[in-house]
Amino acid sequence: MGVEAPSKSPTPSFLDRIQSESRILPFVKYQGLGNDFIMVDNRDSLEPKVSPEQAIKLCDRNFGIGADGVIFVMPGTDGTDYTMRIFNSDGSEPEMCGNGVRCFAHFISELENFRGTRRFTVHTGAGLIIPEIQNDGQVKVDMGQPILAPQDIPTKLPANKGGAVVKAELVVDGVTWNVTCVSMGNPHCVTFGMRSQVLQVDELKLEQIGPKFEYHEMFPSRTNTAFVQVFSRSHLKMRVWERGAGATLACGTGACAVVVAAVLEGHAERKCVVELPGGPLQIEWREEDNHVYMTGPAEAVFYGSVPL
Ligand SMILES: N[C@H](CCC[C@H](N)C(=O)O)C(=O)O
Repeated sequence: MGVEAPSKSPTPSFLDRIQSESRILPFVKYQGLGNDFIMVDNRDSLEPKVSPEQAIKLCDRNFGIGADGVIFVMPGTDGTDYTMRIFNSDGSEPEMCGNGVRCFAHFISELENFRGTRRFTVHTGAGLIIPEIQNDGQVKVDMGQPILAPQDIPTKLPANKGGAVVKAELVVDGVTWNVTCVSMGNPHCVTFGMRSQVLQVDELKLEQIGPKFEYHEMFPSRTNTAFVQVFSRSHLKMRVWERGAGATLACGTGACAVVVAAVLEGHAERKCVVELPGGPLQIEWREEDNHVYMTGPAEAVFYGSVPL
């Protein structure tokens, strides 16, 4: 005797109920050297599908998905292929994200089923950014020109070398640091140490010192801060305390700012490997066009959907 088929249709599962009763946001989690992002397909609108308040919850590593930020792939602006917007894990919106734009390039290729090398024009808060997927899957990004005028960083520190802030003194919690300020569309304070002391970056207590730089009165829009050790004229090691995200494993715009600062302070050549806790980035501040180029990886980690 066969097993009786169920007499009534199965009751809707909890998943069916979630899908029908609330908005479900599909996402892909990506990371670039451990700097990780929730990637959202927002190609149908220039209005982010997630609010800054929702981004804070989604980025929480215990109560949410967990990430350093949320990145939106949006329709192009002024003739670009796409627009990128990003919310930091504290809900603030920065102008640009270097590791994020590498993830952005791979995410687009997935969405559009592109294969092989591919170059995109992306409108961002830092202007036109051009990521290109290489044959080996690494992404090379034209990050544009560094911005050095104090008022454009922005910083209240006065220019002291060729219209830039180079190896200037900044007192943080009673300690005098030497800093160089560079914007890659977003503000960066770069330090190689204090007046007399060379930095051992692995010994820094970032959680203590990072916020004191981030919220320093000399940075009206707050700042990202890079702490750098020079191994050679083409090999730098850095740790970073990011504006709006805290200590991260890597910062792409920060690595670009570090090479610019290292050249301005005379520590390095224009082409360097920048070693971050999450891995290395190849950075070049090209003399011919004054653009900074960054090359590094980006990988999908997992796929999911979340009720909003
Ligand atoms: N926290 C940064 C944005 C992300 C930058 C970083 N993750 C990168 O890879 O460039 C800011 O508020 O300027």
